[in-house]
Parts: sequence; C-alpha cells; structure tokens
Amino acid sequence: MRLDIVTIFPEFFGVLDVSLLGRARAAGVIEVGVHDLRDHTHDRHRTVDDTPYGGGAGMVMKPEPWGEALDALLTPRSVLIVPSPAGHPFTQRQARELAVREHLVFACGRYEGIDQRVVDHYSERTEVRVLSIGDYVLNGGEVATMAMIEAIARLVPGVVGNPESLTEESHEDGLLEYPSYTKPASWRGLEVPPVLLSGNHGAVADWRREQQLARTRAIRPDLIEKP
Ligand SMILES: COc1cccc(COC(=O)c2cn[nH]c2)c1
Repeated sequence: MRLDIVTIFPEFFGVLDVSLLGRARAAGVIEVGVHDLRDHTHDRHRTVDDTPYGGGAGMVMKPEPWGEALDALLTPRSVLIVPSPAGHPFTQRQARELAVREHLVFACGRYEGIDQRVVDHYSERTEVRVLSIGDYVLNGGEVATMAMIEAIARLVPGVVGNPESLTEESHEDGLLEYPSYTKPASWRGLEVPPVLLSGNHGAVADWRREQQLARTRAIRPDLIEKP
C-alpha cells in the first residue's frame, strides 16, 4: 500500500517513521509520501487560502494549489480521503475497506475547509471519501489523518505482528470489547472475575459475549442495530 499526504504542515507527519507505521515502512509493506501544499503555489506569499464567496468569517483553501498537488498524485485506482467534520463517519468497517486498497491520498484541510469544487472535480474521476473521525471540529485534517492512517495501517497484512489480535477488538464484530484482566488475581481488594480463572473455555467465551452485549447496550446502544 502507498499513502500520500498533502498538508501545509508536512513536518507534522515526521512521527510516522517511528510509530507502528515505522516497522511497516521498513518492511516495505507501506510506502508513505508527505507533500507540502505550498509547493504548489506560485505567488510570492505562497498563498493557499482566501476569503469565502458569500461572506462569513474565516478563510477557505483555494482550489488551484489542491488541483496541482492532487493531479500529481492521483491515479484512477487511488482513493482520495478528505477528513472533515462534515464527512461520513470513519468506522472500523471503513478502515477494513481502505486497508485493502493500493493507494490512499489524504488531503488535510485547514481553516474553514477546502473549496468544494476540489471534491466535486475529483469525484468525477476517482473515488473520493469525505470522512469524519468524530463530531467535533479540529483546526485541520492532520490529526484526523493520523488517526485514520493508524486505524487502517494496523489492518494491512504484515504490519501488526500477531494478526490474531486484530480479530477480537472493539467494533470488529460491531460490539464493544469485553473487559480484560491480567495478573495479579487480586489487586487493591479487587478480584478478577472467577470464570476467567476457571479454565472452562466455553464459560469464558459465554461470559465475554455477555459482557460485550451488556457494555454495548449501556454505552453505545446506537451500535446495536434494530431488527
Ligand atoms: C476539510 O474541511 C475541514 C474544515 C475544518 C476542519 C477540518 C479538519 O477535520 C476535522 O476537523 C474533523 C475530521 N473529523 N472530525 C473532525 C477539515
């Protein structure tokens, strides 16, 4: 898989070399390219934004630099991902779908966003996903991009040491994860649930499933699809 990131803060992504992704890059499983949007400006001030048509506060990112930057990266087989508070929810399902694609391009917007014509133009010629990592507003798409890259990259075969650990995770089966315990069996007067020490694997599996359902009902009823 190849990832390309377009941002006005390329230095933000230096950390990708040391994180989980570092090993994947070293193994050649994932290639990452980071690109400075300002390299695609041609005025003395390297302008990437301007005032919004129709008035209003804030600034909007100009389409021309994005067009030049994305033309240089996108192929018909790419997926263009635009993190945005106005996007479709980024979920574990999205992460699984994107983990098997060969080329992801992340467009990190800032200010009030990117001129809509950029999404409209590229939607005509490639796959575009405007995605939200949560119902809150960040100053830019960089943090959201980092979160999505981590969620996606860890699902790419060869990135995480033990693929087993990827199957029993929150949201993998649409439910929240059961509570986990390790030694010591007693800690500050708190005991590990006895079933987990019983050696009865069937009872453990039943208990864990029940815990998943109880937790999901209590914390995220929205995840339990109505029949
Ligand atoms: C592209 O337009 C904009 C505008 C404003 C901020 C951002 C950055 O993304 C987020 O704030 C975000 C992503 N998921 N949840 C919040 C992008």
